[in-house]
Parts: sequence; structure tokens; C-alpha cells
Amino acid sequence: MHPRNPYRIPPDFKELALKFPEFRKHAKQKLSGKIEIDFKDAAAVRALSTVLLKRDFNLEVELPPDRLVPTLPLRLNYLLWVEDLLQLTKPATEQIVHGIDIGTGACCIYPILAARTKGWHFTATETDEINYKCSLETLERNCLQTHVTIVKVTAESMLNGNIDINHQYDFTMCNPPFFDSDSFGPKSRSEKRPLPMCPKSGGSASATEIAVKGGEVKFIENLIKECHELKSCVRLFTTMVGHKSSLIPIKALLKEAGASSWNETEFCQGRTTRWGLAWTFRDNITLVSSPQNRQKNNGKGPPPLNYLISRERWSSKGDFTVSCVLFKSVELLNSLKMEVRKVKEKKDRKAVEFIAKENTWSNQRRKQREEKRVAKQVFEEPESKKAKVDADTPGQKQNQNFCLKGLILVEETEEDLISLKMQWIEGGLDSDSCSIRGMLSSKHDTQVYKLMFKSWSVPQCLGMLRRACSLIDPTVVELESRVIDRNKSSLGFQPFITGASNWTCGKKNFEIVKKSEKHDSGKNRRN
Ligand SMILES: C[S@@+](CC[C@H](N)C(=O)[O-])C[C@H]1O[C@@H](n2cnc3c(N)ncnc32)[C@H](O)[C@@H]1O
Repeated sequence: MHPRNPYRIPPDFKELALKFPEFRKHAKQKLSGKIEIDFKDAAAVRALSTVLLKRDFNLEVELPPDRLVPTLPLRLNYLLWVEDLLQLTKPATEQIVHGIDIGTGACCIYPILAARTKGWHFTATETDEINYKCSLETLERNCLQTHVTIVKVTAESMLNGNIDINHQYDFTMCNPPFFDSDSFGPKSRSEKRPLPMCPKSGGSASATEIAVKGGEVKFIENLIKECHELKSCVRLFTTMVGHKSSLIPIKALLKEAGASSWNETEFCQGRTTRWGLAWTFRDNITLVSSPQNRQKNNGKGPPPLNYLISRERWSSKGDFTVSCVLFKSVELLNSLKMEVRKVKEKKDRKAVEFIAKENTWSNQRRKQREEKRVAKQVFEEPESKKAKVDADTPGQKQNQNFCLKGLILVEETEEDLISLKMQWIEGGLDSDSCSIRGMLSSKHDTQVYKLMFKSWSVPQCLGMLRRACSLIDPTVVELESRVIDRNKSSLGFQPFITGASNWTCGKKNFEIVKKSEKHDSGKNRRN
């Protein structure tokens, strides 16, 4: 998720169910007391988006039952990326932002979010009569007609004839129909899932919203064909891409059309990944990656680490409560000299953000040796030499600008389990920070964790977070995580059952070893 996306901390369904009866109808309580919704049920997802828009953005929206429901984390990821691109490409002297949204949908989701939160102006187009009318109503209901204009268009044109060519627009955005209408929908009773992919969840979208002849590649090709002509009135063109396989043909089309530069990103939210492509035909603009993406691994950062802590194994550590688990975690972060800030306070759900200004966790053993040596010198060496020793302490100079931000979220899941989630937010991905070989050597009781990265550089924070967790290891019964090698395929390791211990997960570039006294090896080996 984008670091500024407010849904990095998922919404509290219990709170929503208590506050909004329209959401409560769809909320289900698990035996543990946890509130959930069925994400395959379009009505439940519709209720969720509607109440979040109301609660978090003061937007009143009525979504029609037979149209696509916009999910907010993805929509915000796209808007925030556009905002990053504008920061890099729009002259600071230009105050007003004016964008174009192609295919705005049933509630013109991008324009209303951007108008409400950023004061941006939009021209939005739509072919579908129901979506067009609903979007107009949405604008009226929220008094946003001053900022957003909706144009009813025909499917033949993407931009030509739909916008004012004498006006200057900062960008276009588009969430195109991803699927190819020729291969969409079951062909026979026996064929459940046609090729190419159709949406996994039920959804309520109409066929014309999500499928088009030729699929998204053809749709975006049509857009690219029109862009060149419009380069003087549009600074940046962007689109979302639904299938990774579409990126290569689309980039080839951009090259062919003479785009002067382009940039891509990944939008990750939960289990869904989408992509963003931005391009320009203006020679004076170079589309470098957004600050977030300039860091390694495409801005995605390491995936969250999820730990389940059992009552049984926590017993020696104090009260088995969310507060106590968070307190212990904060103690660890403090011992690593991190700044800690509370971001969420509830009895059963607490979160803190942490910021590391320097790398305090690398080379722990070397540092301890160094400390001992310095301590010894305090007694043995003259003053002049002591000063030199202090100045030469390794690892300090290179970390002056190091900054890593992350989030720890602790919540009750079931009666005897508390989940601890650690999430990367930003930073800590530069090459200095990635020298993490051996960083994770941490002892606790009889367990030794060792994480070694050979030529593959993994964001340092992953190691730091894992180290912090390994310190409270006796409580960890299950660890679920995934590491993705950006250049190759997934190097999954999931889940680790700590009880099994002493396992190795080996790959050419990556090795993770966990040792413990009495267990057999290779039980959890995955290649
Ligand atoms: C996948 S939906 C996206 C809706 C909305 N932007 C969102 O993100 O939720 C695609 C939308 O584009 C509209 N559409 C399809 N072809 C279009 C075209 N040529 N011009 C404008 N809108 C189009 C569809 O009716 C549909 O509402």
C-alpha cells in the first residue's frame, strides 16, 4: 500500500457495524467475536465502500446494485501515485490541478475522492447511462459540481471530442475494462471459469464495465493512439492495468507511438495487485519513478509479517492482553533506539508506528565486541586514543541519514490468540541499508535465528522486524510470511511453524535457517 494510504491500517469492522446499521446487516461475528464480511458478496462490499466514504471522506454515495463497486484502498493507491507523479512533473507555481478520468463509473470515485481530499478539478467521461446518471447525482449530493464535470461519451472515442483542447490538463487516469468480451462469461454449463481470467469474486459489475472487445490492451491502445495529438493540452497520461501480462504489449505500443518517457508502478492491496502506467509525449518531462518507487523493489516493500501469539506460550511474560504484547514490542523497539508513536488505541486493537533514524540492529555481535573493547580501553588507554576509538566506531557514519518507518498492529483474533502484524511503510531500502548479511543473529532461550542473504538484497526492515519478533519468539506459534524475489518468481516460505524448528529454506540467492535444539531438519523445506 502507498505510505499515505489511510487503509494501511485496515478498518475496524466492529466499529463500523456498531456505527452503521447498513453495514451491520452484512457483518458476521465469528466464534472468537471477530467481525467479518464476505468479500465475495457484492452487497457487503458495496456497504463497506459506502460507509467508509461517509465516515472517512464525508462523501454520501449511493451505488446501484448492478454496477461495479469501487474498493477504496486500490482507488486511493492510484490517486496517491498520480499525486507523487505531479509533484515531480508539475511546476510548483501552478496551483490548480485538473485531471481527466476516462470511464468514471457509478459514483465517479476518483474525482470525488480527489476533489474532497485535495481540491482537484476533474473532467470525467462515461459511456454507460446508469453510471453517468448516478455519477451526476453523486456530485449533486456532495456539492462537488464546482470541481467535477461529467461528460456522456460514446465508446468510439477515448478523449477526442470529449475534452476542451484549449484547456491545460495535468493528467488523465483510467481504470479500463480489464477483460476481453470475446472470451468473457461461461461458454457452457460445464465450463466454470473461462479463459482468459474473469473476476474471482462474485462482484456486481455489468459486462460493459469490466469487459471490452480486445480487453484492456486494445482499450489502452485506442487511448495511446489519441494521446499524441493531445500532447499540447495534456501533460501526463496514466492508466491502471489489470493483468501483468498486458504491461509488455502496452509498453511496446507506447514506444511505437513515440512517448518520450514512461513509468510503471504496482498497486498492492491485500491479495489484489494491479499496475499503473504513466507516459508523456513532452520532451521536457522525464518520468522518473515516484519517490516511493525509487527505492528498491518497486515501492512495494517487504510483505507484512504476521505472527500469532498463543496464551499458553505467553504465560511467562505477563498478562495475555493486546496492551501487554504491544508494550513488550515497544520495549524492543525502544531498545533498538527507535521512535515510537501511537496511531490506534482500542482495547482489543492497538498500533504503533516506529521510525529508525539509524541502523541499530546490524552487526550486533561486532558491536558488542566493539563496546567491550571500548570499555576496556576506558581503563587502559590514554585520552587521545579513546577519542580515536569513538570516532572510528564502525557503521555509524554510513547510517547518518538512514530512516525506516514501519507499523506494528496488535489485535485479538481468537480467544487464545493475539496477532502481531509488522508492516513496512517507507524507507530503509537503499543499498547501504541492504547490507544485512548476518544481521538477524539473535539469541533467545535455546533458539537461534539466522537469516542470511547472499547476492539477493532484501530490504533491511524485513530483517529488523523479524529480529524484533524473534526476541519474543517463545510466544510465537505460527509465522506466516512471503518473500518475493522481484527478478524471478516467488520464493515463498509460508507458513513457518516454529514448533517444527531447524529448517532450511534454500534458493540460489536466498537462505533462511532457523536452529533449535531438538528438532529434525528439512521438515519445512520449500524450494
Ligand atoms: C472498470 S470500470 C471503472 C469505473 C471507475 N472508474 C472505478 O474505478 O471504479 C470502467 C468504466 O469505463 C466505462 N467505459 C467503457 N468504455 C468507455 C469509453 N470509451 N469512454 C468512457 N468510459 C468508458 C464503463 O462504462 C465503466 O464504467
